[in-house]
Amino acid sequence: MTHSPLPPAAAARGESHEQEQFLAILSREEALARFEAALFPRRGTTQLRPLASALGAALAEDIVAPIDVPPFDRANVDGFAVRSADLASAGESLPATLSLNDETIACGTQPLLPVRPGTATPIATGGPVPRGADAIVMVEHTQPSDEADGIEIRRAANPGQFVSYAGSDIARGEMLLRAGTLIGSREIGMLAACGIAAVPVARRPRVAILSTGDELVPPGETLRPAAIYDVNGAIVAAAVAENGGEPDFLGAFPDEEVALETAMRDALASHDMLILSGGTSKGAGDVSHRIVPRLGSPGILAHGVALKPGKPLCLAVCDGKPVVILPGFPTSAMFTFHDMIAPVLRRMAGLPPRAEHSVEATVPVRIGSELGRTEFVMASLVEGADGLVAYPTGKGSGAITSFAQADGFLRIEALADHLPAGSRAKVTLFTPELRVPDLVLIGSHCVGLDRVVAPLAAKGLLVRTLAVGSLGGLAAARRGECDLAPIHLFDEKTGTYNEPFLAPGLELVRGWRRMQGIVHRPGDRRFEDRSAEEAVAAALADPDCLMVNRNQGAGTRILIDRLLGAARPDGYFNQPKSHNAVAAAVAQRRADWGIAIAPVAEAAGLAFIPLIEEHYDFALVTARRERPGVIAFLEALASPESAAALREAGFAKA
Ligand SMILES: Nc1nc2c(c(=O)[nH]1)N[C@H]1C(S)=C(S)[C@@H](COP(=O)(O)OP(=O)(O)OC[C@H]3O[C@@H](n4cnc5c(N)ncnc54)[C@H](O)[C@@H]3O)O[C@H]1N2
Ligand code: MOO
Repeated sequence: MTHSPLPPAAAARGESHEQEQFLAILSREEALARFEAALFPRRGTTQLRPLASALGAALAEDIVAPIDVPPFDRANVDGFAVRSADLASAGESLPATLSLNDETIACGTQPLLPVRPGTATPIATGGPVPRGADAIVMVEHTQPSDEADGIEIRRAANPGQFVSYAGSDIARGEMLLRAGTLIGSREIGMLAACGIAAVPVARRPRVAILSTGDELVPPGETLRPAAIYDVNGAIVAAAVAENGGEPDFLGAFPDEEVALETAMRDALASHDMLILSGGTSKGAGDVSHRIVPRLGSPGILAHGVALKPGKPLCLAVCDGKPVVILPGFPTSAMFTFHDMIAPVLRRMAGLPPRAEHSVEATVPVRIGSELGRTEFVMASLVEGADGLVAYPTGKGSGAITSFAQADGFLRIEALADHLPAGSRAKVTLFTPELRVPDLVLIGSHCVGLDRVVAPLAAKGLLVRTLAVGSLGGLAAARRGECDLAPIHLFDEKTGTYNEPFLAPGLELVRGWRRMQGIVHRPGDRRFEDRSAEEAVAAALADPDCLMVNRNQGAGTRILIDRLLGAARPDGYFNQPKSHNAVAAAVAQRRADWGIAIAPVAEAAGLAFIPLIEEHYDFALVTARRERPGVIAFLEALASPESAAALREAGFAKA
């Protein structure tokens, strides 16, 4: 990441600023058109692949059935092959008696004797129907007759009864599978039934994937300070495989031009496509886009697209091979991959374009948007009182969950600067079918909640929790967009939690309590062995002592302001939005104290001075009380198992 402006001293010396701007931002459509024009049409390579390894490949040619399936008229039941005409007048009081031919047709046995009028041949399920027979009678509908070698049948048989005729499943000459079909287990079954041992498939494009950035650590290793795990390597590799490519993840590389150029050249020589991520901005340390033009012509076709997320996307073609630099932010990388790269990869892999599925939904809140960029907003869908409601999952392009927890996305045109609350929008789904959640909780999130809903998920219920804060949750509950709103709101007037905030149509369901307190690093003498009041007094007395606050509107913030009175100590304006962020700031020495809940303090290895128990309850939408998901939740909440799980996680059941 090198968007760093020059330090003031360098600027004062008049040194030039190395940050180039995105000079030629293209529209999404123009960028895609240039990319595709430089790549297509192209000759794909076809290979004959044995059936056993054809799974996931795309058929390169139409396949016509070479034989009939079944290849002969086949018995569908265990019983006797008969002539239906012999049984035309058979009934309860008038049994037909047939004599048995001297053979038994097992599976794989070629019949030798015809079934002549007045006779029957024993046959197994799957056996070929003998000449003369036109129906099968189930063994349980027959009785041995008094005569030796004969059977009695007391019901008529329709012609063709329990017979599968040759070619009735697949007829010789029929179009079995079309070119472009993705081969799955069902397709493999059809091919095997026709005796086809190998199929022509488009050779999967081999895609080399590189992550770039000095800060990246592979999952599985220990994080060093200021480092993060490489997310893009894993998601791009998976998304390549999902779209017909053969991913080859080559690792994360530091922003070192010489080494990176060698890696990129080697990768391109041995693969059909190269995808990098990170460092696409035009900063001094962002080197990959400087290397791309040296790899072949025509080189870079688009660098900077009026798209959000995804502005810094870089698209290039080097001597016929696509080279792509995805933005570093994981949601930007994933979104641009799916929107702009997957269509090209699928075409190279011989796959048809992905079918687009969408639904109409109401947007419950105003969504701001950047003028001049087509903006795609990831959204989570829930069932409201009047149809689907699309909640933006937006935690920004840098958040992995923005994309991963969304059902789809909606589009805000480049010329709009926002989408008003209450708008109707088309939501393009990530999966062909939308599964609406069985239980929706919108409001404040608590790790205890995960424990309580865990058994519901294990029972197959789809539970969706959207963290929008207590007040956002109450608003959603009033609009009937959720079943329950988890809240923890302190009412100063009454000195109680939650109850005073309920609107008509909502009722309170008691949840649990969370001890809140001062968190500090163990061994900090300013706080050790003091009461909360003494600790705050000690913090205020030390000018070097830095606090971390909470956001306006948080229940914890009210508590902090009451503790501080008129004091505004250093760090007061550092106002993160969660208990975890407070604990991380103190643990990493970016602050010395703050207020968080006990389980979070414990998980971060911090010392804790208890202050007050916060009540975490649920505003239940009364009209939704009888829904199966709600009933299951209320049962789970009341169960001894959830009480035990909450205790174990550090919470006290209300
Ligand atoms: N002054 C400006 N700053 C930024 C601009 C801008 O126009 N002017 N654009 C922003 C936009 S939009 C995006 S998107 C990002 C993308 O920048 P880069 O593509 O150069 O990516 P980096 O700077 O390398 O990284 C951004 C971010 O993502 C993290 N990252 C990178 N690779 C990975 C990976 N493999 N796995 C997980 N996370 C990764 C990286 O650590 C950074 O946090 O720039 C904005 N800034
Ligand atoms: O384009 Mo960036 O992807 O806005 O976040």
